[in-house]
Amino acid sequence: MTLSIWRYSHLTLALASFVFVFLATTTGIVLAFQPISEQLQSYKIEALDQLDLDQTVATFKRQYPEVITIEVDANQFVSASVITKNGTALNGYFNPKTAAFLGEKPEVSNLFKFTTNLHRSLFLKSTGRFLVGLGSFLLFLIAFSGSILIIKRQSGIKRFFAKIVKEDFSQYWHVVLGRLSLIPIVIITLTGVYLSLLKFDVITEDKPAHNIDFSNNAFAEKQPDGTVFNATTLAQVVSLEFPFSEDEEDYYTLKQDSKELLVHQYSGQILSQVNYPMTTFLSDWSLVLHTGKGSIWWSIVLLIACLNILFFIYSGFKMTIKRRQNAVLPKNKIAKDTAEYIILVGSETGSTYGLATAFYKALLANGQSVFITDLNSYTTYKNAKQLIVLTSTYGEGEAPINAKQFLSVLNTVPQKQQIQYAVVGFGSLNYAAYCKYAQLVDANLQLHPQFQPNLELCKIHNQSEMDFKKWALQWSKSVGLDLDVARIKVSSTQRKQLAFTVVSKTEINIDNTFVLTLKPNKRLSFKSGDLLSVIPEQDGVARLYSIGKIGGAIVISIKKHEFGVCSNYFYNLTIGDQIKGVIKPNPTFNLPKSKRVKSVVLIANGTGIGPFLGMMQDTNPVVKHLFWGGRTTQSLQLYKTSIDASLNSGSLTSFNMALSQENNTRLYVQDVIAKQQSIIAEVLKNNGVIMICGSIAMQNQVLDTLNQITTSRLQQPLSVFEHNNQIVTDCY
Ligand SMILES: Cc1cc2nc3c(=O)[nH]c(=O)nc-3n(C[C@H](O)[C@H](O)[C@H](O)COP(=O)(O)O)c2cc1C
Repeated sequence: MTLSIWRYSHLTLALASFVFVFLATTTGIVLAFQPISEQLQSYKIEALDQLDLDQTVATFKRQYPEVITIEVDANQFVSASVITKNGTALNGYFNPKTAAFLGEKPEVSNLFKFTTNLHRSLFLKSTGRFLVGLGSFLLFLIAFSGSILIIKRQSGIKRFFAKIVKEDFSQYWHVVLGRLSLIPIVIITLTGVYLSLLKFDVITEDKPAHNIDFSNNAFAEKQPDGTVFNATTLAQVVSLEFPFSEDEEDYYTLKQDSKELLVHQYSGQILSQVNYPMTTFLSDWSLVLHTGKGSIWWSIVLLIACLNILFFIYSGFKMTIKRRQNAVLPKNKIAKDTAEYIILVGSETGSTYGLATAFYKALLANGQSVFITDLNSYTTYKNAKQLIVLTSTYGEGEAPINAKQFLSVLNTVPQKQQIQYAVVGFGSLNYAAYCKYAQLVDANLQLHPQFQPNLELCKIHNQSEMDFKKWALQWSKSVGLDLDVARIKVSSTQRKQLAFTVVSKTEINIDNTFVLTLKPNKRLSFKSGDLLSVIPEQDGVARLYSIGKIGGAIVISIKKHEFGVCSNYFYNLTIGDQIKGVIKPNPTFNLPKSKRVKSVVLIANGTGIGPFLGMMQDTNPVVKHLFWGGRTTQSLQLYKTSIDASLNSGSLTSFNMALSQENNTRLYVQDVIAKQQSIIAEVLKNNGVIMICGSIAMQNQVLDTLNQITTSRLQQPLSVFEHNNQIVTDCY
């Protein structure tokens, strides 16, 4: 529950303050350029800390008959107001070493004036100032609730900066940039609030009054050395007001960061000193930190933080809209005690609701009595015959928010009749505890006397609609239904189907495998490792194939299964036939683009070599080592020409093969990898990447072998390289 309260608060605050935050941020972006543009002017005086105030005063007095003020601003520009020998007033920037006039203070541009007014008060005077202050406070609360969400998501404050799994662009960058700009945003918001409180006199700067006693004659004695001006450098000066007249009772007023001194104009003695209250110090710093005045670097940090806030607004709302689209389960048409089919859903952010709803509707369309609810609402179902649990996993293998109570009530709620069940886990292979909660639910149902499984637990990566449809097909057969799985659709943003022409198809080999080459009818940008999604008319279920790219054509290695709908569809194509499909980018399984990656190891078994057929011929200059496992020498024939050509041209550096049904020696790909430990260790040590494509069984064996190699050769478990994204897989 806690997570959703924080998420709800984060969202509510964002919605409530959207207009103010948006205006304050966009104007903040413009205003960040003001200190930058000021700093780029050439009035900056270096080494102010080496210039005595005493000397500066003397230099100015020599040059000008009357000096009114000298000021030093945050940009280290020295300005003064003087009367020249010919009686004209001169105001502007000066060189304190020579008292030479450098130039007039430039007018603040109208753009900055306008933007400052909008930023401070939205042109609504005090009301606007109040609203902006409130907006600033709300933004602070958004940053705070966002930090709590990150802590919860990362399972603890210690893991605040730990790696984030990238599942979704908006979500990933919202968290990554949120962490990086947290401190600047907290500073901007708190200083903004402070400045507003000052404006409304909630915080006051009560400076103590000076108290001078002129009856003390000692002041009149001249003491040119050892005075406060001697001991003060220009770097410590904010402003110096000169005495109004030569009258002995007129004095200098010297303002510094933390105090104000009245100094006798002849003796140089301190007549009075008042230290500023803490509030003055905080006000000065709030202004500097909020505006970036005087520091190009801080101004750039503020600028980046403002740009990030704009991105948070965009990505936050994008995530919300996506969640809202699937946020609710459909209203039940049939009472829980009447329904034969009960669907229980576990979901944290609503993604699973999409497929669950589609499944519910497909069952209704099939004429079945169905009841759908969340796992926490589990209760008795008098007429239930089938229970279907569809649940995601969160945290580190934990239950999603609406399923947290399910396991504790499962054994306390009595079901009168026997019920068959099936569990589908929704998760991500990027997490170590892949679909762990679904596993736990399945294990508990297995132990429950009232429930009998009718299918094994099915795990679904990344809400794959295709895998869910496959499961739905299997499940409907197991319960004797003829479900129209083509109805199970959630993706609202279906990519446009494109046409491809079959340009070649090899003979089928002894493993029932063949290679199909398709040419896109229109120019198309894609890479080896991307996926081709094809929907055969026969069952309307999309299949995904990992593809290689050779000279602009798509190469797919396909195993023909006796009853495989799609593999037979492909097998029955002839040259010149047109097919429709969608290319889905799969950036995590393309050849790495980073210049840091100098070498890759490509590991496949069987038809998993498909994407590598393109990669090994790719002109990308990385060193490529290919390991492939097949059954017999004849299995290799399909790919031999490509492999030999790549080895000859040098685009493939080495090739190692394992044959499992040749010469009575059962050699698998992990066995040849174990013999070539140095290649693996060398590649991983030098930031290289290992890419694995093929069966899940092969992947598991290979990962074990790789773990042994990294542990013995690099003294690190494989998980270290997995976290560095040096191990990428596309297995099925
Ligand atoms: C913070 C976080 C933690 C996650 N932890 C796991 C996990 O431990 N195991 C897993 O298989 N998936 C994990 N996932 C992936 C989700 O289960 C997956 O995205 C799922 O599709 C979400 O469905 P839902 O929106 O219906 O909850 C996690 C996702 C996030 C954002």
